[in-house]
Amino acid sequence: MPDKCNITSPHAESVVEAAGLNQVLLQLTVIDWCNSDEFVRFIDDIVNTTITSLTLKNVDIQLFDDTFAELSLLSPQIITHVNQNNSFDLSELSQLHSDHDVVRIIAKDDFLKTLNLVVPLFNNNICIGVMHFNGIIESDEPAPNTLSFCRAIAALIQRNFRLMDNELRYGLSMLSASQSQDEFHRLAFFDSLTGLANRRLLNQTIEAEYLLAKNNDVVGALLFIDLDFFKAINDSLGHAVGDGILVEVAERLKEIPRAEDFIARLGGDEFVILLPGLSENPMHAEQHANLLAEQLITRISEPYTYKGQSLYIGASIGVTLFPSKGQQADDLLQQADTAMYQAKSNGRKKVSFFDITMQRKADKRLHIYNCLKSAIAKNELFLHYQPQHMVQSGEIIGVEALVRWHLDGKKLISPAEFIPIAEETDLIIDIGIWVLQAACRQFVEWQSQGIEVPQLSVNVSTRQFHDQNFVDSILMILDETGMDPMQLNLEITESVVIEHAEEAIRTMTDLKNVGVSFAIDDFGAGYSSLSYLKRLPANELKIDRSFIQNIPLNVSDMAIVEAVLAMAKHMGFNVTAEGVESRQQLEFLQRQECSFYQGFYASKPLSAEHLAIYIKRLQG
Ligand SMILES: Nc1nc2c(ncn2[C@@H]2O[C@@H]3COP(=O)(O)O[C@H]4[C@@H](O)[C@H](n5cnc6c(=O)[nH]c(N)nc65)O[C@@H]4COP(=O)(O)O[C@H]3[C@H]2O)c(=O)[nH]1
Repeated sequence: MPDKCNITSPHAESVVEAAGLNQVLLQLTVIDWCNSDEFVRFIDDIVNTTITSLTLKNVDIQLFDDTFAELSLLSPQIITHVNQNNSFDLSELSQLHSDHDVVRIIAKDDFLKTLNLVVPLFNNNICIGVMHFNGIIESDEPAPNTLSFCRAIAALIQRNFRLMDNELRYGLSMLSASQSQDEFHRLAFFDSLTGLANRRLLNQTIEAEYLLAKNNDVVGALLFIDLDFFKAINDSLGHAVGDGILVEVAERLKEIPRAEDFIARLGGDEFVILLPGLSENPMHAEQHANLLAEQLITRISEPYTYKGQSLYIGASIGVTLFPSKGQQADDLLQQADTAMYQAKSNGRKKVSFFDITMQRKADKRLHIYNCLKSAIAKNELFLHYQPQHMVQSGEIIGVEALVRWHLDGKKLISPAEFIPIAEETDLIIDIGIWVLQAACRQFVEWQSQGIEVPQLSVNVSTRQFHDQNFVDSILMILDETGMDPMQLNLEITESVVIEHAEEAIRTMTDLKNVGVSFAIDDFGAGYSSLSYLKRLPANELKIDRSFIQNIPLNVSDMAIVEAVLAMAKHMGFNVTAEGVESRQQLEFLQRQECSFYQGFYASKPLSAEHLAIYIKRLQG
């Protein structure tokens, strides 16, 4: 990948001037014109930001369809957007919604020299289009700064669209039209990192193979492979190491299947293998696919060497067989993905075959997701609060806010079920903000009623924590509600830190500086990396309920709790034991000098009104 230059907009302008450019033809070649509002907005953003960033005198645009074929005639709808000077009002781009809208607006002047910068555009690691910058160079000689100009544009796009390093790759070329087509073909059908087929080519292949399998009465399989623990390596050791591992995984995948099997990378750490014509007998086909999947997991799990150090990842594989009743070719990826999700929930490094119960679960998840989306809009979520106490004295030290929701207006559904669904999308950010606002407002309201609650704890999900507006949104909520930051405690899980350690520490420090404190939730249930732990600006560990619930029957759980308490004491953390349900459990914690506890033994989570009564009763 070429060097990246970190330049600012004014610098970009001077580079543009120095390159002797005053006119730029911007060509967008769209591979998957998804016809969605989101996609149109994405393109719109690119165009508008490019224009404002570069302050060019003249910008024209060409929008191609995905074949580079003969450009079709302008549709009347488009022509109305072209003014007399043959230039195109880019703000009108958002008007183009149709699959086959192909726009070609030709600048009036003949070009003397054209500088062609090809910028493939990646969104979530999927190449969704190619952007060409054609700078028209008016002098005879291309200016020496043209290279800087191209890099400046690439850097601008990268920065302005907040693409991750590995999501934007750019090439610089003075390509002839035919070379451009080759380049385009490569970008359109193959993954630029691993050289494997991309999603587009995979979709075409699935369709063809599905038809063949149906016509010839043979059974094939589609394997959806998702790497385990890849993200942690990518984030901690950097994208270059991550990319190296992906290339190596691609090589290992190539070793195993038969010549006729088809391997693709979907983007990120997701790969697919299509195994056509395994057998006429579905059971044999299933056995074969299972064997191959197991072999793949073993091979992928072998160590990767980086600077003399061994790195380990794994893989979870979901499989679907085809053809089957009621199935269409374009169901395959979704089915195998659903099965992969199941394999992950079964504990990683597992193979799982798609079946109809899985489909039902997936449908239920989708139903929950859709209902949840409208529940937020309709303000149907509400909060309960669970008291937290000192282990020794029983004094109240705070409350934990826990979100509640009645699915379909009836059944109360556990946040343990709907929060993970919300976490898969940005929905969790809306929920998180709502919870924080509502909880802080309630806390201040209690104070105004003379109900003294020392501290408010609020759960923050991983995705919410890593949202770029997270710190600002907390500060805004504190300001808006009048909540004292010293009384706000945010509960995060270890995965927040493991996946993006440096960034997480920075975010926590920013908030700690204004008085907000942190607790590490579900401690012991995840990775429990002590090296991260000692660097965290957190005050408290919460021992996961699973270690408390079997006390005093389970001796090893008791030993774990003792060890965590000893370690926490040594490292200066307070400890809250979660899920205390019995007197014996509380007495054990008293003997072990645990600081705080919460659980049904003291109280279940309560509505705001009941919590007020609970506290009044305690305070006599
Ligand atoms: N069996 C038993 N359970 C006990 C006992 N004491 C407390 N619990 C339950 O344990 C969970 C404690 O919350 P958590 O570990 O943060 O675990 C929470 C948290 O991870 C998540 N969650 C809840 N509310 C929110 C929220 O507002 N935002 C986010 N991001 N996550 C939330 O959902 C999880 C489950 O929440 P809940 O269903 O409310 O379940 C709560 C609580 O009702 C006990 O003695 N016995």
